[in-house]
Amino acid sequence: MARSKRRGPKKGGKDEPSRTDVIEKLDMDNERFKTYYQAQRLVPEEEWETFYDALKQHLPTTFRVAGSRQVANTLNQTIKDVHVPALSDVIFEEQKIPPPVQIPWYPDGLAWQFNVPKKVLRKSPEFKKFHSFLVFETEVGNISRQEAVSMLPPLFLEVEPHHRVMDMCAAPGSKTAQLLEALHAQDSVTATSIPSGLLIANDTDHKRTHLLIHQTARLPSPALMVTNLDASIYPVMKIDALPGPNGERRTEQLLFDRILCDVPCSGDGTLRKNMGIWKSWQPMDGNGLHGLQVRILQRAMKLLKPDGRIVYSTCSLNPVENEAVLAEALKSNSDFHLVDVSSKLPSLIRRPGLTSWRPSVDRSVNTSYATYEEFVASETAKANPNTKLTEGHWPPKDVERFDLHRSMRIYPHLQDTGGFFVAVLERRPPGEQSAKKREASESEEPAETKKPRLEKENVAAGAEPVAEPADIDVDVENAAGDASEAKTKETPTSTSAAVAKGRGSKRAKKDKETDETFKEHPYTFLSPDDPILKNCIERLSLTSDFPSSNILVRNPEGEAVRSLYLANDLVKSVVEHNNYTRIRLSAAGTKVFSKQDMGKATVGGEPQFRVLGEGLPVILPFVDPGAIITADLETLKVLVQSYYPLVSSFEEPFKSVMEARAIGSHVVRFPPGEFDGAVLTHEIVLPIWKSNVSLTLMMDKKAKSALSLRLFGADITTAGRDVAQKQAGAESGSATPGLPPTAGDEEADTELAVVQESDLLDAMEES
Ligand SMILES: C[S@@+](CC[C@H](N)C(=O)[O-])C[C@H]1O[C@@H](n2cnc3c(N)ncnc32)[C@H](O)[C@@H]1O
Repeated sequence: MARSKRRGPKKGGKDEPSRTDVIEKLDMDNERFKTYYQAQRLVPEEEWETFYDALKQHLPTTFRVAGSRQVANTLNQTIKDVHVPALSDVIFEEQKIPPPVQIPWYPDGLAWQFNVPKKVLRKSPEFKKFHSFLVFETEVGNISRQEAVSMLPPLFLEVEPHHRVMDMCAAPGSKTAQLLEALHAQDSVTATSIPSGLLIANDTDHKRTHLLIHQTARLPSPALMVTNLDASIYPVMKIDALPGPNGERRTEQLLFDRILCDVPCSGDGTLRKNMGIWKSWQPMDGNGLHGLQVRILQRAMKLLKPDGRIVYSTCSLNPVENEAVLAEALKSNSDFHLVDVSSKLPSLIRRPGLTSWRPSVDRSVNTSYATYEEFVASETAKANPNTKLTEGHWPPKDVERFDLHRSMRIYPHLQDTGGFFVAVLERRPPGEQSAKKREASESEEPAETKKPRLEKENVAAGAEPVAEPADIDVDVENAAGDASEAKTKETPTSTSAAVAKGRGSKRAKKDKETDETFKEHPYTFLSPDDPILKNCIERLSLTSDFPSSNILVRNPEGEAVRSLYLANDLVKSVVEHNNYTRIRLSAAGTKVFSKQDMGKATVGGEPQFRVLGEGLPVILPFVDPGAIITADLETLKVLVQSYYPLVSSFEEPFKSVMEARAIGSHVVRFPPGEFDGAVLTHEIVLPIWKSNVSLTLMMDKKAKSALSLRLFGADITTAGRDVAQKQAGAESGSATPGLPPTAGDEEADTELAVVQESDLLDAMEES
């Protein structure tokens, strides 16, 4: 993560010529950066200027067509067939503006880039329209605005739907979204699958964890959990194991098939975007983060299955945060190796990882030493020795052993991207492990010949603060055990024997189990006989294979008060066997039903729950096909256009079908078709709510606007018309009289989604 916030120049007035460019260019220089990286020989000498110059260029806007494969391919086709042709002949201020192009290495052409000034996005009608399309589709999760290089780590992780996946430093969640998509590779256009695997997205920053939850809500998944822990001491979690010989319930440690370590870093690979780094860059940031980065990677190694895979990545160019971290972690786990992935994504231009580097021991890059021993020798004589660097900051003597060249460096001048680092690590297959371990321990220096560390490594001034809970100690490390750790026979939620080992007191045991600083509510499973749950199942005609024992609620009483969530079996197992405060569980499963405010209308006095727009794809495979109403595109247009159209205002046969239906939640499918120039190319299925006399399309306002743009070429929703009216009023300088409300709109929600142009532009900025 780039720690420097975007400190770009202040924007000038509306049509002011960009004086800011002058300031930007002058600011884009840093002697320390040059001295340090030239010494590292990042690129051949003759390439330095090209590399350095590329860092000063505006970064193209890149985005990825997200969502399940089928949905993404359909939307991608629209970009290719509709938007690109419309943008192919744009002339702005006498200059030809190039249309978006596909990023060559991204699979299935689902990632795009374009490089046009904001002015063009604001003023060219063609780009303005494209921009609105992007913003609305981003809002509903169909498009992810993400830096091209940041899309790489999940591609190298190769996640499949049955995998148990951990994203150790996940917020704000752009890579988590990609991992989720891979887990959901079997989703169809209308229905979400329930993968047998699991994704735990974790971040130590509580606020950012909630940003992550918000982001992932766009890709509802019963296989997702979010935790808020320090990844370097991530605790052991327990899940159900196969029953014992006498049928007794047993648990085992949850180990992962895939782990992403997209660790906190100094972020100088993002210089093209985060221009504040030009001024602040100094090598001690990277030096200070090295220790945490190593600990996170080592922790991932402990949590990985024997045949699992880890991807380690940073947006930093600094070898101390990259190759040095890999070497240190590989040294301590000799059954791991770096994987040669040179044949994957052949169109991606990359450079091999470095095998030599020279850390700087001061912020001005005045002093560096070729070896740690030289550094120690020079420091021990001093009254105040520098204690900030460890042996691991330097290349190991037997550097060849680690195949560091197999890691990948992505530089800005190679393919007009940001700078990035990615490495793929795997455990050696079990048969190979013992031989390699022997080999490694033979080549390791005997303990007594090792030079002592000067002192416990510190985090350098200015580096990311590392919160270490009081209980970080070897117990946690032991608790992870080996990947081959035996199954333990335990009762649900009992303390892990390994964690408690050596602590002795009940108090210590309790401390390990409960984190009283964690204030969020627990998740509790509802009984399949819960009357509210049964009511939801009956009213929506859910089939008997609906996983009714996997429905969670989130409140201290464990009652169906407001929302019901669906989890898959693995998520259920984790929730059941682990204390939710110890694992700081911030989210589990996906919300599928929500209580509907009925106003004055009631149905037998019972609270009514409705299926949510985002929950419907998860529920749909279980809805009895006979209960699904079919309607055409004309009906959909009426539902999109107004908030509460009267049932009587629809055409037959839909009108009679709806009149015969009970008040409550219903599911409507719209097969492909055409109406009034609009074309629906693939089936969509949406939830509606029937009140006494009117219907409501139960979709978020922004999702409705995105659907409207996609189908009807304009935002015809009440909110969209309102915005258009306001804009027209602003342009003519007078208040424009409002359009007459569509039937039923008198009751419309007053809190309209007013999307201003500036919002559109800002919403495109990556979080
Ligand atoms: C590079 S960013 C992650 C970006 C994210 N993977 C994405 O693609 O959106 C690094 C993240 O690590 C988190 N972090 C920092 N220290 C951590 C720790 N000890 N454990 C877990 N997360 C940590 C930060 O809060 C930050 O969100």
